Amino acid sequence: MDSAIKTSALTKRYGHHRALTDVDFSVPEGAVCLLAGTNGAGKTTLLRILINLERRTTGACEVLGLDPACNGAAVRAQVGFVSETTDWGYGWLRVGEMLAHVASYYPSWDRQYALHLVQILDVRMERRLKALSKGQRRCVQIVAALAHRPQLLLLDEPTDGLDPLVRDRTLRLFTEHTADTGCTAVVSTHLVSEVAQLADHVAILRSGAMLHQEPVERMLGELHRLELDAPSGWSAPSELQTAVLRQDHAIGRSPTLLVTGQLALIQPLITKSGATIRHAGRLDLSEAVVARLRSEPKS
Ligand SMILES: Nc1ncnc2c1ncn2[C@@H]1O[C@H](COP(=O)(O)OP(=O)(O)OP(=O)(O)O)[C@@H](O)[C@H]1O
Repeated sequence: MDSAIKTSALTKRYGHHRALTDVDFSVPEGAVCLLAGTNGAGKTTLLRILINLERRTTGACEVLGLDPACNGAAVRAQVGFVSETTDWGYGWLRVGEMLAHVASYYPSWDRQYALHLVQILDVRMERRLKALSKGQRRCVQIVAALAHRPQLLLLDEPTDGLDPLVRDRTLRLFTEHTADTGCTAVVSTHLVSEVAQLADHVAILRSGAMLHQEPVERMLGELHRLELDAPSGWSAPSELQTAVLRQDHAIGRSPTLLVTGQLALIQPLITKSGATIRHAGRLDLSEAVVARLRSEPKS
């Protein structure tokens, strides 16, 4: 098995509304995949289908070699899940009682590691769940997701609600955890820059469709920001239209192009059009995700 997650033609309909349409999503074992996309793109729905908290309408799905629709409990036993919402119910329980309850489901629960996480995230075991703030509840969720050292982590907006200090600690925890355990992880977030150091794969959803999925290095290697020296009135030649994702040409300033493809092929076309490349730079992960989201027509 070389994919920890594999879906094909996965579709989810809520009544007449399609939340996911023919999604082929694949995450190699041991990869950390950023799941990015527009609001309402279907990220939460996809993660919930992977652990059978939602039923797919059609299509196929395999998680750690199992179909979650038939083996929901067996899949969830091997998955650490941080859900977007932090309300678990059971508000009357104390945090320590809740974690003991969660631990009882996982033979692999590592008490020492759980205590370490509790300390790092400053979780107060004696407090009742209903008395916790959103960020404090998020910290309890993170302890519950990591402490059984799952093979797969599914993290849905895992830093939402966390203060800057705890956010920093949490991101370091995720980095250490994935490096130490070699587990596979999918992190859905709008805060792309936060996971830039962590993610080695990226998948981008929009309007329920998978736009792109590829290793981060490949995506960043294909996108370039070009600052040009060009005669006034210059615009990108027609041969370049498919490569140009964006052209900025403020009055009095030289044009800047955002292009996708091999620079060795793009450069001669720019030279032929009468411009020269003054500087070629790479995009960071957030810029690259935005460029990809802008590059395709909306379905
Ligand atoms: N229980 C439901 N009933 C009806 N429609 C739903 C339900 N859950 C989700 N949807 C719809 O499915 C689509 C995908 O929602 P989802 O929460 O998966 O998106 P998302 O990518 O996680 O969004 P965001 O980034 O805004 O959190 C949205 O249009 C949403 O309104």
